[in-house]
Amino acid sequence: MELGWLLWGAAVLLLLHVLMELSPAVNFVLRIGFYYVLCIVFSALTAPVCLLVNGGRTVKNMRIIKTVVKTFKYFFGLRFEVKGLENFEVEGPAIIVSNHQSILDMMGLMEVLPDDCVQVGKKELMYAGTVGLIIYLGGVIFINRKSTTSAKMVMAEVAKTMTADNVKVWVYPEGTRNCTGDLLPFKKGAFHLAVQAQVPVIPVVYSSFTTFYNPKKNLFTSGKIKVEVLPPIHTKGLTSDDVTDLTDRCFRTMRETLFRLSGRPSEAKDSS
Ligand SMILES: CCCCCC/C=C\CCCCCCCCCC(=O)SCCNC(=O)CCNC(=O)[C@H](O)C(C)(C)COP(=O)(O)OP(=O)(O)OC[C@H]1O[C@@H](n2cnc3c(N)ncnc32)[C@H](O)[C@@H]1OP(=O)(O)O
Ligand SMILES: CCCCCCCC/C=C\CCCCCCCC(=O)OC[C@@H](O)COP(=O)(O)O
Repeated sequence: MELGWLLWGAAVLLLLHVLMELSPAVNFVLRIGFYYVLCIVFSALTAPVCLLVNGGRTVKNMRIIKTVVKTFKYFFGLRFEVKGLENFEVEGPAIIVSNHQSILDMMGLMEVLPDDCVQVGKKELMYAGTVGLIIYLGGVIFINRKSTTSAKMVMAEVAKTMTADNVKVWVYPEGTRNCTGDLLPFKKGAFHLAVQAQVPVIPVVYSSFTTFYNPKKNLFTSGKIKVEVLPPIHTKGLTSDDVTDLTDRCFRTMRETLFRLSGRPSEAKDSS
């Protein structure tokens, strides 16, 4: 009886392997599907641990979540090469801004995430089943992207509390996923937040995924991601009039870094 099941299991695995070899679409769907399954299952297993250890919604849960998510890269053959972690060592709170290419970014996020750092996320994520629960327990700040007024109110509240609670806030200033190998124009919320709280902005750049991940081409292989934490940009003394300049400066620096890390030096020259 057991041998029968074993043979069936082996046959299914063999079939999947052959299908993956033959069809890039099957390979892509299975690998991305596996990522979803990992996220859903490990969120369900990690949520009770977070509740038992820390009792509820708190940024301290991010340490537990980080430990779990950092193991995911081994399943997909992803390697991260991180530089500049010392740039996170600023005194007190800060706004961290980074490029956002895919849902796979959660692995890259956890690779470098400093302690006591919450992310800003779209409120729809709260309803993503067990993943929503774990994101809620981790203290993620939810914003409604369909209402500028309410998003701005939440961000203004964060500006007040981040100093009191001494937390860093991670924002994806492109506001959505973008896997083109370039940056979308930055939204200004993160920079308003930094100026309102008078805290530094720390840019983090991940090299382009396009060589190993492209949903349009059903591409998802193993790969190496270079990550660079850039020096903090200070905002002491800046006012709301300086937000546009601050945003542009940060955008230019991050775009140049993105092209350098992704081996596209010629385009960096075009980015004026
Ligand atoms: C254990 C296993 C687990 C496995 C799975 C889980 C893994 C990990 C779990 C934890 C990690 C979870 C992390 C989740 C990350 C999720 C990422 C996302 O969801 S990204 C999408 C959401 N984020 C953003 O959108 C952030 C960037 N957006 C902004 O900053 C925007 O500006 C805004 C959202 C604040 C407002 O956007 P919008 O309505 O589009 O309006 P704008 O055009 O941007 O602004 C209009 C004008 O208002 C000005 N403005 C903006 N903010 C402010 C402010 N705070 N104060 C004053 N004024 C503000 C802005 O400058 C515009 O004016 P203008 O004159 O045009 O300059
Ligand atoms: C009861 C409902 C069940 C729903 C189940 C859904 C399960 C989803 C499961 C796994 C997904 C793993 C994703 C990990 C978190 C990813 C965060 C993320 O990258 O969000 C995207 C957001 O930044 C930008 O969104 P858009 O590009 O604007 O869109």
